[in-house]
Amino acid sequence: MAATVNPDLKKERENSSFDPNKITSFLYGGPEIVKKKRELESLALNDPDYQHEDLNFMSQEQQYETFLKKTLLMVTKVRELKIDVADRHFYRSAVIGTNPDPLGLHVGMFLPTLYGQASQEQKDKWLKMAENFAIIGTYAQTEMGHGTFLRGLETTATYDPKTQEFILNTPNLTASKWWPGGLGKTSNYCVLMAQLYIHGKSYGPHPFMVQIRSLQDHKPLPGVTVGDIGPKFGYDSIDNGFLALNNVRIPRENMLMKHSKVAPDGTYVKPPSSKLAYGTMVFVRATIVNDSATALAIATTIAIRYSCVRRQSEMRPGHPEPQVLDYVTQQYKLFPYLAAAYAFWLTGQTMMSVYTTSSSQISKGDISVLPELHALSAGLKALSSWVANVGMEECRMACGGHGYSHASGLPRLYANMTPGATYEGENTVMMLQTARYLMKSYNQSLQGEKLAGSVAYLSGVQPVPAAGRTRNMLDLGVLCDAYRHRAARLVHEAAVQLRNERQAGKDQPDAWNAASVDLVKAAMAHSQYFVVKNFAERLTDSTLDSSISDVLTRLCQLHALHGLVTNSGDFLEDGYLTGTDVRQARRHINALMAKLRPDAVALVDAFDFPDGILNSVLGRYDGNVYEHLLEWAKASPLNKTDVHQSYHKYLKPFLEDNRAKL
Ligand SMILES: CCCCCCC/C=C/C(=O)SCCNC(=O)CCNC(=O)[C@H](O)C(C)(C)COP(=O)(O)OP(=O)(O)OC[C@H]1O[C@@H](n2cnc3c(N)ncnc32)[C@H](O)[C@@H]1OP(=O)(O)O
Ligand SMILES: Cc1cc2nc3c(=O)[nH]c(=O)nc-3n(C[C@H](O)[C@H](O)[C@H](O)COP(=O)(O)OP(=O)(O)OC[C@H]3O[C@@H](n4cnc5c(N)ncnc54)[C@H](O)[C@@H]3O)c2cc1C
Repeated sequence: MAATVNPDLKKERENSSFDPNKITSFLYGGPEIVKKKRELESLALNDPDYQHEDLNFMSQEQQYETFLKKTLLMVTKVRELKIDVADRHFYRSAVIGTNPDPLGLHVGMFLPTLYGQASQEQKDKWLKMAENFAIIGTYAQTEMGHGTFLRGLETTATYDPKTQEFILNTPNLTASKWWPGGLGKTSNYCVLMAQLYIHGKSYGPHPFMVQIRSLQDHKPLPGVTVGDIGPKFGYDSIDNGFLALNNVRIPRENMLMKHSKVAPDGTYVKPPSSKLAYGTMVFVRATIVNDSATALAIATTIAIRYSCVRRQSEMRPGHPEPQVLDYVTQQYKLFPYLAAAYAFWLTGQTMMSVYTTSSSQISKGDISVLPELHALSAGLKALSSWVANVGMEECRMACGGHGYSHASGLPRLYANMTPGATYEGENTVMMLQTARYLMKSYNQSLQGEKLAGSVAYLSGVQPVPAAGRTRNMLDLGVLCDAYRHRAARLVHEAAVQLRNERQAGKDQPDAWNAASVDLVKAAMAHSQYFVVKNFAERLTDSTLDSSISDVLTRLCQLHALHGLVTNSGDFLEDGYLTGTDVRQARRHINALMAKLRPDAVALVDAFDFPDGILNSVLGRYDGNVYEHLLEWAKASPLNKTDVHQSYHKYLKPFLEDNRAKL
């Protein structure tokens, strides 16, 4: 095995224009945090207790078992090592990589739901147990028949004032809970979303704390049917489950009552907004923007490093084969996603800070920020996870044949990250939620109201194109203006279409459906404007080292220009940009890619993923791809013996029979 770094990668690192550590610091929030991150990662990655066979060589059952063992051990070690709550994610991602784990929903949704939906009394009762993993819970909302349409959930929680209990039922097959992570085999509790009924009246979906398995022998409690939903496209290290309930009784106190309440006599106390019950989803949507950035950062790290090691074809007859990253078409496949990884990384940080500020306002009783928070998180979740999906697959294909092997790490990355486009709100549905808010805001602006927050720009909607003039298409101000104009125009166009459909005689739901392609387009444009503007604003940070602000500016320009060229019709349609502008933009993209080429490896190194998290033979830091490809293949179960036992069972008699017939 080669101990040195591949010479091509070594040269790339020597030739870069900046020190990647400076960008790492910028991305993670300072050198101290990076130091902590590296310490924790190294602790986890070098811990022999976490080592196991490659997941790609395991069955679904083995993957679940391995991950259960590993995550339980992790919980114990985090406690022993006294790792700060704020730093735990560094340790955790080194232990599990990008694989989901059976406690993921406990930490990611069950606990946040208790924090956000339980009254103080309920927190006192359950939080200590949940935080210390004395009980394990999940978030059980989606049903076999309904995921998107929450108001259509069929699970019922019927209040019985005589016993002061709720009676829980999944009244038919399609009402069975289906998908919740960790529900199948791991959890003994769940937060159950069910339709609240009191005295025969429905009050809509509410969260309930429900014990589903015995704390003694882990068997399902009476009236509970629970199990795993079987192998999936990915996510095999976690037990997504089903759950059916038949007249299961829980005490009145088990309805999570921070926002709405049911008194012993059945009196219902309304929450300030019924949507407060959806709070955990909004939180997770905000985190999906970060996940999408991570997915793209990992995928581009693998593909860009490999593209420097991989040499193929002859650019000039008789000359050495070039690194495939020198093909401009290869750069055009990868660099826009590298830029997108940076763009979403920074957007994710902003989204989390908007989330934190808004939640603190909400907890003080100011729910006016809820619609903006919902619309922004829904749109950014959808945009980022869609781009990540396409980007991960582009990176895989850019690795040629080896990209198709699990050795590349890309198929597993894709399978584990692609559901971000579906869970926590299917992306089209989320974009339509953003569009709803845009339509409302736009109409308010037409009535002279001043808008605030991410939609403030709609107040100045100018359907009339700006006068034609020559623009510097590299100027970030010009680019932000163009994105703003496009978003405002598409919001206006969608509103006009909606109005026209109404005027043509359609009722509101039909008009909405008829205009929905344009509505999604408007929401997409709004979200893209937010991302571009946010990237540009982060570059105005006066503390940014000039050696890195140059290269980050190029990435920002590339991100904005690539989106502009890809969607050029939107910018050209009303004459806001001219053909000359778009031609100029295309030329700038080529020039930017040439400038970014020497820094490409340093830019992915700056994401600072250790090999243990990348989990990719192609993306290794040392670039020693080929020897490790062979080593990896040799570890495959099929290679445990030179002659596989199936030879004796099937192949031998088959061949012998055929030979005998000659
Ligand atoms: C790190 C953790 C681990 C990660 C792994 C994650 C594993 C995955 C877990 C899950 O997937 S959990 C299940 C997630 N499920 C969903 O996300 C369901 C998606 N559906 C919905 O959110 C809603 O039903 C909907 C589609 C948004 C609502 O549609 P509808 O319009 O029918 O809703 P109403 O309920 O009537 O809404 C009326 C009104 O309220 C607004 N609104 C809706 N949701 C919210 C919200 N969360 N916050 C604030 N406001 C909300 C909606 O836009 C309407 O507004 P108006 O237009 O009337 O003003
Ligand atoms: C890996 C994974 C993990 C999950 N984990 C959990 C979990 O822990 N807990 C949990 O409760 N759930 C979980 N889910 C479920 C998930 O939240 C839902 O699958 C998701 O919300 C989408 O809902 P759906 O399946 O009903 O899709 P559907 O709504 O059936 O979507 C099907 C199609 O219909 C379209 N569509 C639906 N409604 C509309 C509309 N109004 N307008 C236009 N188009 C529409 C969609 O765009 C989509 O193209 C998980 C799912 C996956 C894949």
